[in-house]
Amino acid sequence: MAYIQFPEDFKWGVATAAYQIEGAVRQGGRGPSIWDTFSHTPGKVLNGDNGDVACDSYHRYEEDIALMKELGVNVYRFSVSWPRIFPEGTGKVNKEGLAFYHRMVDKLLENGIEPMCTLYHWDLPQVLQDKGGWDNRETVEAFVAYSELIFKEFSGKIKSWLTINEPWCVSFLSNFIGAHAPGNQDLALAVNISHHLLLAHGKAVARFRDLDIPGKIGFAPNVTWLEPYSRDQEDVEACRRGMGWMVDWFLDPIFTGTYPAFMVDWFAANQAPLQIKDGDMEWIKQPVDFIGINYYESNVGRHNPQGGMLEVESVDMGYKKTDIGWFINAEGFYNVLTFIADKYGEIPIYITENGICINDGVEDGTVNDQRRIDYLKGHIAAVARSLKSGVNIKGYITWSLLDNFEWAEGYSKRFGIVHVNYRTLERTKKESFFWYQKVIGNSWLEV
Ligand SMILES: CO[C@H](O)c1c[n+]2c([nH]1)[C@H](O)[C@@H](O)[C@H](O)[C@H]2CO
Repeated sequence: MAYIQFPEDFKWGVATAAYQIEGAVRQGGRGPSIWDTFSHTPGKVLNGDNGDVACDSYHRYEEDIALMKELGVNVYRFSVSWPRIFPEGTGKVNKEGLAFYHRMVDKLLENGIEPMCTLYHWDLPQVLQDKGGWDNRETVEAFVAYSELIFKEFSGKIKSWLTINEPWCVSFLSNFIGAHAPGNQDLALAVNISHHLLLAHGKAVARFRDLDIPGKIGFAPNVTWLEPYSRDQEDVEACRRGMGWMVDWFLDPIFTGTYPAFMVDWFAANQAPLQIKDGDMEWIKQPVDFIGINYYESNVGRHNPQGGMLEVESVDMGYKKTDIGWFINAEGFYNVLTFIADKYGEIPIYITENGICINDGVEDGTVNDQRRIDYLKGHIAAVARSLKSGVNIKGYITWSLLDNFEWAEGYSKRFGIVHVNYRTLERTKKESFFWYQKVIGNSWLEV
C-alpha cells in the first residue's frame, strides 16, 4: 500500500453554515433572513422544508464541537448569521447573538480547534432585501459595517476570515437562475449584484487592514472544471464561458482589477451590461491573504445554441453521479486547481468545501457510506497531486460535519460525515467520519 504524506503544517477541517445548522431562527434576538422568507414560501424548497430547527446547533454546538474534537480537526469553518447580529441588517446590535458566537468560539479554542469565520453565507437580513438587497449599493456599506463589528468583537479569537461564500451562487444562482433566495430571474440584476458583492468583499478587506486585525482574510468562490467535448473552437469557447462566469468573473477583478473581457462582452450581448462606478475596481482589488476554493463536480461541455444563456450544455460521459445528480470526477478538481494556480499564481489556497451528497441512512447504529469514502479519497488524492504540482494548498475542509438544510433541496440531500436524525436531532458518526479521522490523524492518504 502506498501513502501520500501531507505537509507538516497542512490543516484539516470541517465546514458548516449558520442557516443550514443553527435553527433557533426566532430565538436569541435573531431577525429574519431572506432564507426564512424563501423557505416559508410554498414551492421554493423541496417538501416545504425550512431552517427553523435544522440541526439545532444553536443549542447543540457543544455536542458538535465534541464530535470535531474526536475527529481530530484543527480547523472549523462556520458562518456568522448576519441577522443574528443585526436583526434589522444595520443599526441596533443584538448582544445575545454576539454572546452565542463568543460561547461557540471559546469552546472551539478550548478544544484546540481554529475557528475560520465566513461573514456571509447567504442569509441576508430580510430588512435589507426589502430595500433592494445586494442590488442596492447601501447593502455594500451595511456589509462593511457588519464585518467591522465582527472583526473588532472577535479580534484575536478568530484569525481566519472569509468575506463572502460563493458570490456566483449569491448573484447568478439566486438572481438569474432563481433557484436560491431571493429567487429572481434577471441576468442584468445578477451581473449588477455580482459587482456589488465584489465591492463589498474589497471594502471589507480594506476595513480589516485599516483596523489592523490580526490574522488573514480571503473569500470562497465556488469553482468547476468544464472539459471541452471536442477540440472544436465552439466547444472550447462554450466551456470557457461555463467556467468564466464562475471562476474568472470573481477572481480576475480581485487579482487584476479587471473583469474578463470575454464575459463582459457576452453579458453585454445578452442585455446585461456591467456597470462600474469610478474607484470600484480599486476597492475590489485589495490583496487577499488566501482564497477558499469550493469544489464538488466537473463536467464535459459542448456548444449548444439552445444551451441557455451561455450556449453550453453538459454531456453525459457515463461518470458516476452523486445522490444530488452531480458528476463525480476528481480529475476535474486537479485541473481547476492547477488552472487557478497557473492563472493567479502562488496565492495560498484552502479547500474550504469539498464533499458529496450520499443519502445512506442509519443501519445497526452506523451509516456505511462507502461511496462518500471513495469520493473523499479520490478528491483528497487530487489535492495531493495538485500540491505535488506546486499548487500552494494549505488545508482541506470537507463539506460537511453534519447532514444539514441543503437549501432548495431541504433535508432530502445529505452531505455530512455525521448523520442527523431530523426528528430526534440525534447525531450518528458515519463510516466516513472514522475514515476521515484516520486521514487527519496521520495527515496521510493510503492510495
Ligand atoms: C455547486 O456546488 C457549490 O459549489 C456548492 C455546494 N455547496 C455549496 N456550494 C454551499 O456553500 C453549501 O452551503 C452547500 O450546502 C454545499 C452542498 O451543496
